[in-house]
Amino acid sequence: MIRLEKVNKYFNRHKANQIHVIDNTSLELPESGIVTLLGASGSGKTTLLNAIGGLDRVNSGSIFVDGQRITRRRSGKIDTIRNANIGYIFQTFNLMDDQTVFDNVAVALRMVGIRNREVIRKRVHYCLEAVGIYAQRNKNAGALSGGQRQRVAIARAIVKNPKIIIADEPTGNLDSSNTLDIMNLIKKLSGDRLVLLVTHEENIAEFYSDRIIRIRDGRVISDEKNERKSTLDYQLENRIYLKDMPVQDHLNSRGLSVDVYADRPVQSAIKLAVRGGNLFIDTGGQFSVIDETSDMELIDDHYSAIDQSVFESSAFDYSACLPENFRARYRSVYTPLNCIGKGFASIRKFRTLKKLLLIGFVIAAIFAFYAVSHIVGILDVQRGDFMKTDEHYVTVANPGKSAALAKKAAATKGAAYVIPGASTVTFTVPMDDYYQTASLNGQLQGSMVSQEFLDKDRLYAGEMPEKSHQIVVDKMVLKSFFAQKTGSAIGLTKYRQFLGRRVTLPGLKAYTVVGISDCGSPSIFVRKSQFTDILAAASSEAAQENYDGDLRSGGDLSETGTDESGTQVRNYDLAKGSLKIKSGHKPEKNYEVIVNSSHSEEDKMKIGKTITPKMNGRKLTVVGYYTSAKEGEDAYYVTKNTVALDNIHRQKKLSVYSEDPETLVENLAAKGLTGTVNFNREREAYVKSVHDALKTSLIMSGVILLISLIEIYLMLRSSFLSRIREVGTLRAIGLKKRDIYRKFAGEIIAITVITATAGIGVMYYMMYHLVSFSAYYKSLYTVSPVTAGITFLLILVFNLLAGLLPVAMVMRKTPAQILARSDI
Ligand SMILES: Nc1ncnc2c1ncn2[C@@H]1O[C@H](COP(=O)(O)OP(=O)(O)OP(=O)(O)O)[C@@H](O)[C@H]1O
Repeated sequence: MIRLEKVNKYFNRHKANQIHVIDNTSLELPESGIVTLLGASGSGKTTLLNAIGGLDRVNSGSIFVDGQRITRRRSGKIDTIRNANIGYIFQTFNLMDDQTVFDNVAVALRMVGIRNREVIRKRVHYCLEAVGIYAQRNKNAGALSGGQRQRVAIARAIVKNPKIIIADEPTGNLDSSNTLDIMNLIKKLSGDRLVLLVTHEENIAEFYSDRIIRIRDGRVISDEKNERKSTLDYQLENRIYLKDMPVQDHLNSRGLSVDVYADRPVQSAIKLAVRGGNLFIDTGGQFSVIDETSDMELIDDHYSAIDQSVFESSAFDYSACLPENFRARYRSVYTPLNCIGKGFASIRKFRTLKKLLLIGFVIAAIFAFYAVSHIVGILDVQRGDFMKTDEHYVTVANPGKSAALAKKAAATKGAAYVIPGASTVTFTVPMDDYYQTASLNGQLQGSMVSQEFLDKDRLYAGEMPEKSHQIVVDKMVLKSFFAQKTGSAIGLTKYRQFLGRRVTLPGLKAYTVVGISDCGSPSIFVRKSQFTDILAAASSEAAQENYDGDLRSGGDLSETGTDESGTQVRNYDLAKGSLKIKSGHKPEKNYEVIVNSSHSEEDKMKIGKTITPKMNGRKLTVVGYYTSAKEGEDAYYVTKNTVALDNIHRQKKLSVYSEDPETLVENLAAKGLTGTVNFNREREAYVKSVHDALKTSLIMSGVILLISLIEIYLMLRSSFLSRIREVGTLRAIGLKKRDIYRKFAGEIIAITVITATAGIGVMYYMMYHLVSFSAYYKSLYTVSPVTAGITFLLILVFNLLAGLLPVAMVMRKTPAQILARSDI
């Protein structure tokens, strides 16, 4: 059954304190019977048992169990062999103290592949009854006495009906009564299997063993068949043999009969009182009562040595509950799925203090979510963060403010049209809905795009424009408007509320928002014929915030279409309904101007004279006088083309619209013009501008994240230190490494689910309100299910790594090494 060939094992090999603990040992052990190892303390008995039981490795030699070699094999294989063949009874029990007696025993059955609950129940109960611990089956193992715990350990070893039972001082921690009970049971078991026993009690060994192997300093010094003694002289401490007592006396007084037995003369004064049939005894403070619950027994006889009938009468018959054709084979107790459920169950069993420690994990999750949402917030550049203009625009430099260059750009293949400047305009949103808010204005800033490029499919609400003063505004523009919060004064906070709303520019008829688009650009769709007037009006507006960023230099506002006295130069078409030509003629060619007839007497304003302001860098020539229906009207009127030329003259850059901006840039280059795609440039400029802030934020968030993760690691590690013994126990009773990983992974997942969900949930709630409070925070933090998910996964992965790392470190050792370490 078991064979050892020249086995050697050393502790502290090649060191000064080297111990040759198994010294060239060869043995052959039979299929059944009790083989006992006897030897002084430290002679190497336990080490030899551990080697045979596959709990420890040897330095050389081979060990075979049931014909299979268990030396020099990987631990999984050794586990399989020992699970199928060996039941181990440890001197220190190695029970799972926080589990019930039943579960401690049942696990051995589950490990050998028995899943049927009824079969498990029946077999476990039978074994618990056999070892006399059935009544305690629902108690936690930790709550039992030493003798009871040893019985549980024996039940666990025998329940899977192993061919070999290894018992290391199974009675070492028991009183003499328990010792006999257990030994009788072991003797009974050895009838059809091998029991390899270690004991230091010679008389027990000689009474029960079939063979005795004596060991000294790791070497077998004798190995003999045991001629079993027919009797065992074994005084039981809990039995008093009355007839062997030296002092025996009998008192009889007034109907009260008292028998006295003592091992020495008695010096006690005892008072007896009887009242109403009740007996009261005063022993002067010291007495023990014997009743049905006490261990002590008074036997009205002489002591006689125990004979072999004691174990022959033992009723244990395991075959009664064995399934037919059962073959023990290792099966995982923890599957990838059930380990999580078991993990939750074990958290529920945590003590209150340990549960409180979980708050640490919640706090770590709170910080981790903060850090992740910040990192994602900065790294995730949204279009809305940087886009100032419609993504179809290409910017072409026009440092000479040349109309010819604008024409050349417009004529390039792929160019749809050209706008002087950056294409951004700012409309005023009057908020005169209420008397109280009549003086309030909002600002609607966007990139002006010709309506012909508005795709009907991109219309989010409202309708396509049909008249010249109808416009469509993109959601992105409205979002920026909402972020300014001015609209909230009149409850203007939703996209659709803009439908039908008027927006204005100085000197122009109001525009009506008829549609809202969703095209991912901050665009305002305007009829192309309106461009010239809008650009002129927008630039004449003193408060106009020009497009910022690197285009700021392109906006040259020094020469607006006004002269020193502030007189405006305007497009004649805009006012012709209210003007009458008094003399001369209306402006027809470039740079022709008409002025109010009140100036007709002034010398410098005679027809044919040139006047300032300059348009497109040229003085204007007076060609006529007008009278106006409007009082105080004093603007200069020129042709629309003159205004358009002046628009070009005021900007050092042009915006060229193209459905394919990248190709347009190439086409422009072919013509010697340098264009940059707005989208790319704006994105780069934004990324550059936030780069420095980003670096510090990233470092800070990284540190916060690291601190939370280190906190998690330390908590997991310290909680694991107290569980090394548990790992040793599980390994020793045969649980494979992968099952132990699963067990701990299940707990870690359960802890993560509970604590990370709570922590992330709390922080999500707080930050969600923070970012909806201000657009600034919104650009810094991304609070979304995605960031929550990323944080959860991050914590989960980290928890698993940090939690399983110490498990892996410990499991590199053999079960015996782990237990030895935790014993210390
Ligand atoms: N992990 C270990 N590292 C170093 N030395 C060890 C280790 N385990 C045991 N020893 C030493 O090896 C020797 C044999 O120990 P072992 O426990 O096998 O003896 P034993 O005969 O079972 O003793 P006991 O009857 O006291 O249990 C002892 O000197 C012990 O101190």
